[in-house]
Amino acid sequence: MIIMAQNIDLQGKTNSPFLLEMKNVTVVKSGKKILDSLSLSIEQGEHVAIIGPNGSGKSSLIKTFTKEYYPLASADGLVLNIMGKGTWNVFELRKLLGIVSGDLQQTYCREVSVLDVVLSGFFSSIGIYYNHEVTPEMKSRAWEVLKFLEISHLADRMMSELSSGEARRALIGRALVHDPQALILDEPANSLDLKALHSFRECIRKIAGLGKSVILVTHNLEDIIPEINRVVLIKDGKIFRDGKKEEILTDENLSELFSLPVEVLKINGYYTAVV
Ligand SMILES: Nc1ncnc2c1ncn2[C@@H]1O[C@H](COP(=O)(O)OP(=O)(O)OP(=O)(O)O)[C@@H](O)[C@H]1O
Repeated sequence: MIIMAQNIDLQGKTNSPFLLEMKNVTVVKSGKKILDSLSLSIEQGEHVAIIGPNGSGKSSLIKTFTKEYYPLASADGLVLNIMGKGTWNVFELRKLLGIVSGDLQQTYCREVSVLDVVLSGFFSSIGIYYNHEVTPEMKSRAWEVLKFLEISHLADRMMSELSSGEARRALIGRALVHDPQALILDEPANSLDLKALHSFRECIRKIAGLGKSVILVTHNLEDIIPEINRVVLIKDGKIFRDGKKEEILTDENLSELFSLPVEVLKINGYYTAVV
């Protein structure tokens, strides 16, 4: 089944071959450089894993991408283009970038039905309110997404009652409902048990097969689905390594990244790190 947005205006879509172009991006918070002259380009449709230890700057990189954090001007020439454009209405931008993070899941631990969670993606809101005009096209699209994610049976359930895996899927539905150019997953598999992890990965693989970029931010190699073939390692706010998965995920690189001896194993197309 191919999911397509129905007559929904996606302002600002461009034809740039690049999803993201960053050059000389430095972000300072509380007087500390949390991204340090970082340069990174990601093409439309490319699947990338961004890996780094706690505090290395992964989430800050995503927040800069989604215009939550702003970089400093650079003498070497700052570039921060998203889908070919430097200036964005952040609400439009966030609809084109489907974002699923642990922070978002925290905000949804309350009485909102799964259907409303998915519909709220049209309004970039947390739930549906009286001022939101939900059209029949939006409802039909929301049901299409629920079906695609195999969670139609959860439509009337409250988020507060769901397991972590089910809630994560509902949030993916919220991200997908607007037919985004990319799905950005920040630590998506945290707190999932083995079965939930397996079905979550299968779900992301299905989305990767739709031709949308999947950008996965994690410190767990196990989260890297086989469709991701580029890995970016980030350390101390800088790009430490960037390249083909097989060339980047080595004992040497991972040991240096995490500052301890690490052995990388590959099993059935997935990677794991042993310390
Ligand atoms: N708004 C902020 N104010 C102050 N410091 C910040 C802010 N945002 C991030 N930082 C700091 O920047 C550094 C990088 O944080 P970031 O959340 O990007 O790391 P991360 O790689 O995503 O870590 P984790 O894997 O633990 O989520 C950390 O030292 C963090 O404390």
